[in-house]
Amino acid sequence: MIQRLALIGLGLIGGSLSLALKQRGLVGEVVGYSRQLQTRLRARELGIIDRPVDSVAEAVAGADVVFVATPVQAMAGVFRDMAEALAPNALITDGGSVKGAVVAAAKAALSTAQFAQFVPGHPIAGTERSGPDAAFAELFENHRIILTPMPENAADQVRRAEDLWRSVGAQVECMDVAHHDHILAATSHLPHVAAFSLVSALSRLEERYEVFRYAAGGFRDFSRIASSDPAMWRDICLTNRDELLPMLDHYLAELQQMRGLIDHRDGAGIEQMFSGAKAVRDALYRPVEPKTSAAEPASE
Ligand SMILES: NC(=O)C1=CN([C@@H]2O[C@H](COP(=O)(O)OP(=O)(O)OC[C@H]3O[C@@H](n4cnc5c(N)ncnc54)[C@H](O)[C@@H]3O)[C@@H](O)[C@H]2O)C=CC1
Ligand SMILES: O=C(O)C(=O)Cc1ccc(O)cc1
Repeated sequence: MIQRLALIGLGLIGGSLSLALKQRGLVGEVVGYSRQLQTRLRARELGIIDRPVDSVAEAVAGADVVFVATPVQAMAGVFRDMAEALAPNALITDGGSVKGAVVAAAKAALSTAQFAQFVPGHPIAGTERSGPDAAFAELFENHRIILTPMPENAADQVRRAEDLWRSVGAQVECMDVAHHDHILAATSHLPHVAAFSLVSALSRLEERYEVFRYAAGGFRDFSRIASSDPAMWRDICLTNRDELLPMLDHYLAELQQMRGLIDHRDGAGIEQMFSGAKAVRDALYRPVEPKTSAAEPASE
């Protein structure tokens, strides 16, 4: 049971964690700070926080758990602002999509003892929506949450962070910080860059109105994440630049190869590349088989 949760950043991720804890009766009071007063008031209206406050320091004072859920580049300032007011045994954790930059920011801003209280985390759950109105209590259920514990962390702080996420239905996995940023560059950051770039490219075509008018479900599926928050994704691209650039080059090489196959009318080559990708995609997301009883074999 958390006595007082300090929530810094009251959008989709922070708001959803608070709603999930509240729904289960696992938190006493939620004190919230977000940059804009309007967001703080809206978060209270939605039941995400009990008490809006005017600063990070006010929010963390007396809190036993501090959760930072701002865009990644805002976190350095948040850590600096909390340093004076943190309780000595508070668990500090975050939900940032990039971990190396966040760990470096925490190390620079916090004392050695405070840095040991910080267990970095990243929920692999989200949507393209943002702000407090996008938050919902079920967001983390049956989703992975990656923790990237550091050698400085005491085992019981890591256990508290694991328990926090398990208590809202998430599956916790631990990973090294650098490995996290490498893998997430591929599975999350590159696809978002690809989606934003595709929509941007099409929007520059002279015939864009017709192009979007006749877009089918495939375009809708592929482009959904281009509705994500631009500032959040700017921060992710800049803070994970070193991992993202090689992934982007790898993808560009694949696109170039595909361009060459089409240019050379290499049907076999095109089909081979598509078949390989289809096999991987099918294996990853197997459709659910319809249930049939032994007495009633499925009709052909
Ligand atoms: N959106 C998603 O699907 C996911 C996002 N994340 C990460 O979680 C974090 C939060 O993302 P969302 O909740 O989606 O964003 P959001 O835009 O919904 O919420 C962010 C909140 O932070 C506030 N904020 C911005 N700068 C601030 C500052 N300097 N001080 C205090 N508050 C500030 C904003 O006003 C807003 O209330 C980000 O680091 C993001 O990378 C992680 C997993 C999924
Ligand atoms: O909307 C989607 O499908 C996402 O991929 C959400 C998301 C965004 C950022 C993350 O760090 C993790 C998950």
